Amino acid sequence: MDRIVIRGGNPLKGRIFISGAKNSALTLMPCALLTDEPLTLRNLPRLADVDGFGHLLNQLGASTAIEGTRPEDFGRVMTIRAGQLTSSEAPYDIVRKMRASILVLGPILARKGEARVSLPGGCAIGNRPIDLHLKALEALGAELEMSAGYVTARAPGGRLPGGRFRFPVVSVGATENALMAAATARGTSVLENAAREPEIVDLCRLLVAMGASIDGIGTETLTIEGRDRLHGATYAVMPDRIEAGSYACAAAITGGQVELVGADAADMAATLSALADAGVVIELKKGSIGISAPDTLRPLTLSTAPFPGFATDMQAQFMAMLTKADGASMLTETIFENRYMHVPELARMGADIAVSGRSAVVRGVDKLAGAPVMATDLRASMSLIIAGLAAEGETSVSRVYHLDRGYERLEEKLSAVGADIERLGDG
Ligand SMILES: CC(=O)N[C@H]1[C@@H](OP(=O)(O)OP(=O)(O)OC[C@H]2O[C@@H](n3ccc(=O)[nH]c3=O)[C@H](O)[C@@H]2O)O[C@H](CO)[C@@H](O)[C@@H]1O
Ligand SMILES: C=C(OP(=O)(O)O)C(=O)O
Repeated sequence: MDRIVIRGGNPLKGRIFISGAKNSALTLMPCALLTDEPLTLRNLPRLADVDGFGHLLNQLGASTAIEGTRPEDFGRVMTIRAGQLTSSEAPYDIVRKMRASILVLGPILARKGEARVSLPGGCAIGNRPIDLHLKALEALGAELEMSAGYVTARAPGGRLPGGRFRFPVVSVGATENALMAAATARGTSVLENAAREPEIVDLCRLLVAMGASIDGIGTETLTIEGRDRLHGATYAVMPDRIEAGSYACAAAITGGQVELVGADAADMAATLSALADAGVVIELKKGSIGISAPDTLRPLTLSTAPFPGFATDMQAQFMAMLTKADGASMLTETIFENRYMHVPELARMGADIAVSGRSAVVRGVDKLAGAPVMATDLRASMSLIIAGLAAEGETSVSRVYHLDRGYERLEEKLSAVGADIERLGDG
C-alpha cells in the first residue's frame, strides 16, 4: 500500500488548481440513468470514487467513455450512455465501499419503475442512515420492501405519481435522491426543508439542462413538475469547495501564500469567514481566491451545520490548522457522531486536543513533530497532511486510498507550491 511522506516546514507559495467537486460529481453521474440519451460531464475529477461510480453505472448497463484528456490534465470529460439499463440492482460490494452509490436508487426507480439497492450500513465517520431517502421516496409514491440487506423500491404502474415531503432534518443525500426521482414523476412534487448545499444547486442545474422543471433552486423548498422524459446534456462539474478549503488551511498553517485557481467564493462563505476570523487574509479575485497566512493564527469557535453553515467536511482540516493557533479553539461536530478519528493521530504529532462528546478543545502548541500516522477516513487523512506540512521532521501518512477518494493529484499540487512531499510504494 502506498504512503505519503512529507518533510514539513516549507511555507506553501504559488497557484493551486482546484478540481471538480467529488461530492457534486457523484450526484451528477447518476443523472445519466434518467435518460436514454448521452450525458457528458466535464471537469470530472480523477478520483477513485469517480472511477468506482463509473463501474457501478457499467454494472447497470450504462457505458462510460473518457474523452480526449491527456495524462497531465486535471479533470476529465466523461460521456455516459444509458440507452438501456440491463440491471436495476446496486450490489452490496460496491455500495459498502462508496456511500454515494445509494444515489442510484431514485434514478433507477424513476427510469425502470423498480430498483434494488443494498443498504449501506455505517462507516468510519458514523452511522449513516438512509431512512429519510426511503421516506421521501415513499412520499413520492414508491412502495418499499426490505429483505436480506437490500431495499427494493417499486413505482406502482411503473411511474411514480410524485408527492410532498418535509425533511425532518436536512439531508443532502436524501434531497438528491428525491430530486432525481421526482424529475420524471407523473405529477408535481414539493420537497420542504430540502438541503441547500452548492452541490444540490449543481444537481438542480444539470437536471434543468436535461429538461427537468424545478422551482426554488438554492432554497429550502423545491417544487418539481415531473416531465415525461429527460434528454441528454453537456455539463461542467462545479469546483470543489472542500478541496479549496483544505488547501487554504494548509497555506495558513505553513505561513504561506497561495492562489486557489478556479475556486468559487460564493460557495465557501462559511469557510472563508472562519479563515478570516483566524486572521488569514483573503483576496477575492476574478476566477481565484488569494490566501495569505497571518504571523499568528487566532483560535476559533466553530460548529458544523448544514449549508450555509460551517461544513462537516471541513472540520478535520480546521482542527489541524488550529493545533498551531495562539490559544484554545472549540470545535463542535453536529452532523456525524464519530468524526474525530483524526484526534489521536494529531495527538501523536504533538497536538493538544481534548474531546468531550460532540466537542473538542484544541489548545494551540508551538510546534508539531512529524510521525508515522494513519487515518480512517478522507478528511481525517487530509488533516494529517496539513499537520505534516507544518510539522518539524518527517510525517508518513499511510492508507493513502482514503485521500485518493477525494483529492485529485494531491502530492503533485502540493509539490508545485513548494511542499516537500512524495508518494512511496510499500515495495
Ligand atoms: C447536512 C450535511 O452536512 N451533509 C453532509 C453529509 O451528506 P450525506 O448526504 O452523507 O448525509 P446527510 O446530509 O444525509 O446527513 C445529515 C444528517 O442527517 C442524518 N440522516 C441522513 C439521512 C437519513 O436518511 N437519515 C438521517 O437521519 C445523518 O445521520 C446526519 O446527521 O456528508 C457529506 C460527506 O461528508 C457532506 O458532503 C454533506 O455536507
Ligand atoms: C465523507 C465524505 O464523503 P462520502 O460521503 O463519499 O463518504 C466527504 O466528502 O468528506
